[in-house]
Formats: sequence, C-alpha cells, structure tokens
Amino acid sequence: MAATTGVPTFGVRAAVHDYSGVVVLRDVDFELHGGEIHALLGENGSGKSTLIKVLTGAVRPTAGTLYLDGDPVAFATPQQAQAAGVAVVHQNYNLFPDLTVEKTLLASAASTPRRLTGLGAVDHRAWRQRVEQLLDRLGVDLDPRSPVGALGPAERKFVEIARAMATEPRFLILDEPTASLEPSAADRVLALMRTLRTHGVGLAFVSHRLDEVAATADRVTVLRDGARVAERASTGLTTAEMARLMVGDRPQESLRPEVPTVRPDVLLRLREVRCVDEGDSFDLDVHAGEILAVTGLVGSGAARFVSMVGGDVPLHGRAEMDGREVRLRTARDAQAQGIGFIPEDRKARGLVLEHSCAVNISLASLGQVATTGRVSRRRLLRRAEEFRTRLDIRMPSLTAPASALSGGNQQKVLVAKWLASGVRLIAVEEPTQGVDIGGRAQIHDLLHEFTAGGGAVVLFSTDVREVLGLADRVAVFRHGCLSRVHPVGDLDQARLTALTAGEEQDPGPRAVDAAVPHPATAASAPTPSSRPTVRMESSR
Ligand SMILES: Nc1ncnc2c1ncn2[C@@H]1O[C@H](COP(=O)(O)OP(=O)(O)OP(=O)(O)O)[C@@H](O)[C@H]1O
Repeated sequence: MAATTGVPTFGVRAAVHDYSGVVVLRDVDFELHGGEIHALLGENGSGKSTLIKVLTGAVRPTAGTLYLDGDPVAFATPQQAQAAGVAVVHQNYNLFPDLTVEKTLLASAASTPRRLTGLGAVDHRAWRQRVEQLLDRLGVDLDPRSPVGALGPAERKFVEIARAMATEPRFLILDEPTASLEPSAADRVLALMRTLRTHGVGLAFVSHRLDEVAATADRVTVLRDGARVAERASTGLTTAEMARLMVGDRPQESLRPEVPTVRPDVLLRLREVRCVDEGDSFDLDVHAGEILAVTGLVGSGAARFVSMVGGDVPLHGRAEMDGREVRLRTARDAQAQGIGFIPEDRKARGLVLEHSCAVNISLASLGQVATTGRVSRRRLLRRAEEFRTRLDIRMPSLTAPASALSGGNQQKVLVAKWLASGVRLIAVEEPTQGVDIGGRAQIHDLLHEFTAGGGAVVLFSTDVREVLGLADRVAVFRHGCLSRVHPVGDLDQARLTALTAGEEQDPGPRAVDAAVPHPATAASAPTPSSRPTVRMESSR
C-alpha cells in the first residue's frame, strides 16, 4: 500500500472468489496508483473480469480486503464504488443509440447544475457547457448534441469513457477498451487514456493486444488460473515475455499450413453487390478452401459485406452457391445454403446465454444429435466434450450455462457451434476478439482445418496481424465499395494499413483487368474471362 507516500492508491489484498464453490481467484493482490496505467493480463478464463468485478463492486469477494488510500473499504454495489471514486468502462457498448452525448453523460454525472426555478429541474444550458468542458479536458472532439447511435466505434468508446469520467473518479478500470477497434481508433482510445493519466487518474485496463500493452502500460499484472503470477514494471518487458508469463510453455502462434489449401472451385459467386445504397456495385468470388479476409475502415462497407454473406443483413445483389442461384436475405436463408455467421456481438446474438454450453455447441445442428426426433442427451454431451477438448474451452461443466463462461471461452463455443454444424462457409466478424494468445492459435488452427477440408471463411477483422497471418486473400473496402483484392503474399502490415486508409492508391486501371487473380488460378496465364475474381463496375 502506498498511502504513506501521498500517491492515491486503490487495490485489493488476497482476493479470493468462487462461483458455486469453483475458485476462480486465488489470493490475488492488485494495486493501482494515481497517475499510472496498469495493464491486467491473462489467458481467457484466468480471472481478469472477475477481479474487475471485485474491484468495482459488481461482486463481493469470498475473501480479501479492498483498500483505498490505505483504509479498508467494501463495496456492496457498483454505485458505492463509484461514490468512492472508482469507475468502470465495460467491454461491450452499453449505450442507448437515440440518446445524445450530453444526455448520456447526464445520467451518470456526479452532480448536475439545477435551475433555481422550476422545482430544481436540470439546467440544460449549464449542463451542455459542463459537457463541453469535460470533452475539452479529455481532448475529445464530439458534438454533445449528436445521438450516440450516429457515432463510430472509437467515438462511442470515448462517450463511455467520458461518461465514467463524469462521475469524477480517481481510478478508472477499463475492460478491453480497444477490442473490436481498428488500429487508428484503438490508438485514439489509448491516447485518451494517456491524457487521463496526466490528470492523475489511475487507470487499469485489460487487453489481449500485447503490443499496445507494451506501448501504453507503466506496470503489468499477470493472472494465470486465477492466481497472480507476476507484477512488473513494463519497462523492458517484451511482448514475448508477457505471453510466456500468461501461457507458460504452450505454443503461442498459429502456423500457416505449408501446403496451400486453396482450390480453384468457386463456392460462393457474388454479382452486382452493393454495400451502401449510393455506392458502386462489385463482383466477388469466394473459393472453396480459402480464407478471404475483408477489411476496411469504419464505414468502408467491409463489415457490412460480411454481415450480408452471413445473412445477418439482406444481400443486395445476386448470389450463387455451387453455381446455383440462391437467396441470401436472412440468417435462415444463409444456413439453408450451408453458411454460418459468427457476429461480433456474441453475447447478444451469437449465443443463447441461459442455455448450457453443450446445447450452444449443437445449436445449429440439433438434428445431428437427435435420435428418433428427440435430442439425445448422451450424444449432445459427447459432441460437446469433443469440442471442449479440441478448442480447450474452459467451462465449469458441459451443462453450465454459457453465461458462466469467460468472454474468450464464449467465443470458442460460438466457433464450435458452426464447426459442429457441417456448414461449408463461415462468415465471421472478429473471430478472436477477446480471445487470449493461446486461444487465438487454436481458433486459427481450426479455421485452417475447416478450409483444408474444402470449407471457406469470409473474415472481417480489425487486427491487421490476424488478417495477414490467417488469410489467403485480402479484400480491401473503401467508401462503401470493394476497392481491390490482394493475395496475402503481396501485403505486409504497413502496406495493408496504407491501402485500408486510402494512403496508397491501387495502381492501374480499376476495371476488370485490374483484378488480382486468385492464387489457385494465378499459375496459369488467365484470360480476362477466366479470372472473374474481382470486377470493379466503375471507379470511385
Ligand atoms: N457467473 C459465473 N458463474 C460461474 N462461473 C463463472 C461466472 N463468471 C465467470 N465464471 C468463471 O470464472 C472463470 C474466470 O472468468 P473471467 O470472466 O474472470 O475470466 P477472464 O480472465 O476475464 O477471461 P476473458 O479473457 O475470456 O474475458 C472462468 O473459468 C469462468 O468460466
């Protein structure tokens, strides 16, 4: 405890927590100082979120003592933690899209200006001024009157941070603040955290992106299996060492299979597709055996394209599966064509949280575990056990509800659900968001295995390294439209970032002859008609 030094200090000593007798935190010490950024690292299920819940009053620890400036404290609710100066920003967006920025902040303000007349109603003009001052202090350029739903992901994260800061905390705890943000947006959030540090706020954050931890954190605490295994200054600590502390000796990076698995057969042929009403249309083929990454900045159309392939939003354009015209307007249409969809928002839409892990794994294929029309519990559990082993899913038991799994393990269940279902194409948004380094490798291996067996993956990821490490081809979207498809061998991190941001223009005429042939057909000299991979209908 650093109370005697005058540095504001908040932490917990010897925290223990169990869920129904299963111990998930074991004697954990964690200390946060004012004016520092402290990263909390650990594999999926290592106890990070539980520790955050303990620190912020969402759960009461089974044992252990919270302290603030040297004095013991106890928080029965998050409101009590907030009143004591400890605020939290949760991982998932928790905002009402129709509310304006200023009204969103109003709901959580420590105090609000009141009119002297009108029964002390809120003085909205004075409040707007206060919001403007707050945003100014944070260095955030946001219009207080803008509805939250109209903002991009980084701006929404700013609003969540500003909302927490409206409670005037001395300590701010952020659960994966940059997950799902593309690199430039993540950088802006990290810059905001640094600004808060200069104001003396003590920040703790969880991240699986170790390079941003190395670049941002002053100290790191590492949890493994619910126990603290290290607490170190980050100076001189490499990302490789962080990973080793987290996972021990397990393999950390997925290896691309040496033999290219891409096949020339077109599995899904898309024609005259439009991602936005006023955008240009484009054609794109997805081949059996390939991982096609789709990338672009917010609003580029990339994420929307993957949602269309997955049937999450209606496809505007024509689709053929195995040469047969098909309808792709709903998730049901997609599934009927053998297409699975893994949305980014796995909690709200990917899983049925109150159902067991075993049921969730077989959710898209209950018929396969049924005998004489009834789901066989034995077969359901056997199959769930198979996937639990293959993906190393940490779950209290096969029959525990999916809500009892850590975020990264929920993601693995979602991947298992589609792998188990026998679909031929998986459209996936952010496949390893919130997944630790070991889990990433397992999910990557499974996706490779899936494509090696003739399946195809259409992947949206904001993680440039994941795109380069996983994909066979990369489709770059800009301004709501496909810009160009590149074989992954032509790209490195800098080039892909530049292409995505539009800093590097695609060379040559942007028409059918500018198309990049598919790797599987590139060896033979293609005629224009034999390489229909990408066709730009018109330039932008
Ligand atoms: N409500 C719950 N009921 C039962 N077990 C739970 C519950 N919440 C979490 N757990 C278990 O506690 C352990 C720690 O989970 P926690 O969410 O703290 O991990 P985490 O380190 O935050 O993981 P991730 O990186 O995946 O978010 C996991 O084994 C998880 O299954």
